[in-house]
Amino acid sequence: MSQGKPMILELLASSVKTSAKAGQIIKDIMRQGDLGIVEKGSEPNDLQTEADRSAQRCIIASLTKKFPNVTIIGEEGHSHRIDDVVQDWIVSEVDQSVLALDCPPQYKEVNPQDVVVWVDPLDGTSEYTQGLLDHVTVLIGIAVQGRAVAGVIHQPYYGYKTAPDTLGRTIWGLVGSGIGGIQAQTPPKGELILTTTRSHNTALVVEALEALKPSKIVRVGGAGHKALLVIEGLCHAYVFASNGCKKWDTCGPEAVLEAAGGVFTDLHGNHYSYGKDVAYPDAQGIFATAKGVDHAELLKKIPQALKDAFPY
Ligand SMILES: Nc1ncnc2c1ncn2[C@@H]1O[C@H](COP(=O)(O)O)[C@@H](OP(=O)(O)O)[C@H]1O
Ligand SMILES: [Mg+2]
Ligand SMILES: [Mg+2]
Ligand SMILES: [Mg+2]
Repeated sequence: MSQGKPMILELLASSVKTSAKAGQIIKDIMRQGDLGIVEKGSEPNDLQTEADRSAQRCIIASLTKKFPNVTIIGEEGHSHRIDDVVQDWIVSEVDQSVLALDCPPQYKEVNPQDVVVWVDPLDGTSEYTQGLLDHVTVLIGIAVQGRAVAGVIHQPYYGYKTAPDTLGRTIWGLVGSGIGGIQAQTPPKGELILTTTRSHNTALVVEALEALKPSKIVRVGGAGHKALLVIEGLCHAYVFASNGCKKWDTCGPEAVLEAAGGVFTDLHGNHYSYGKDVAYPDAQGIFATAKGVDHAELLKKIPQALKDAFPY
């Protein structure tokens, strides 16, 4: 570890480099062509591929090796073995621009026991299997005392349609410090562009969107991808009236969006808790707004009866 740097900066700087390695693994597996798809549960479109499994092993092994006292929870199971992971997948590099940040005072002395890292090794698995590759992201969220405070959204296929050899892009955020990798933008005034799921639609999801009377709805895959659309000001809000997302889907996106000046809550306007003992589902839905959007005003347009359906 770098001498004297706050642990949260070390963890974020390692997560940035590790997410990019996970992105390379995801692309290698797609190139090799054998995705090894498994249906995870009874829900439709809940798939796991060799890319989800391998990317998770890379991330968990890399972070466990460097931060053995931090709790790490990944979407694809609980193995934290390092000894059987390909050496090349264990990332030791750190992002220097993150290490050079002026750490917000409240995170300078963080106890590792209070930190939980939430890992979604491949967000947008349905879209990955369908060839909608720019919907795919790698998500790493860092929570301190239950709050999402830092995160990484790596988009391995960003720009691949015009540049097939793209290395993608990596966006990181630290609440109180800002974001890197892109500039946060305010969405256009006089419109209301919403983003939501394309593969996990339900009647309640539609009802919540219609209540907001949007000028446009952008249906794309991945919680990370949708958060990026909001951070970049291409959409005003990410609205998902469903309990389908889990803590690994939202911890990273919440931290990055909030570091970018947006607000990321459930349908009641409350922040999720990301401590190690919480239930995994985001049972109160998602309501996330861009920088410059009045989150509380927009949330008032969702009927109370619909909000009362959550959690279900
Ligand atoms: N009903 C549901 N069941 C299982 N996973 C769901 C879900 N609704 C959303 N998700 C998960 O939440 C993430 C974003 O969903 P969506 O693309 O539909 O907006 C995806 O993560 P993963 O691809 O990492 O599993 C997706 O699988
Ligand atoms: Mg999944
Ligand atoms: Mg996900
Ligand atoms: Mg996933």
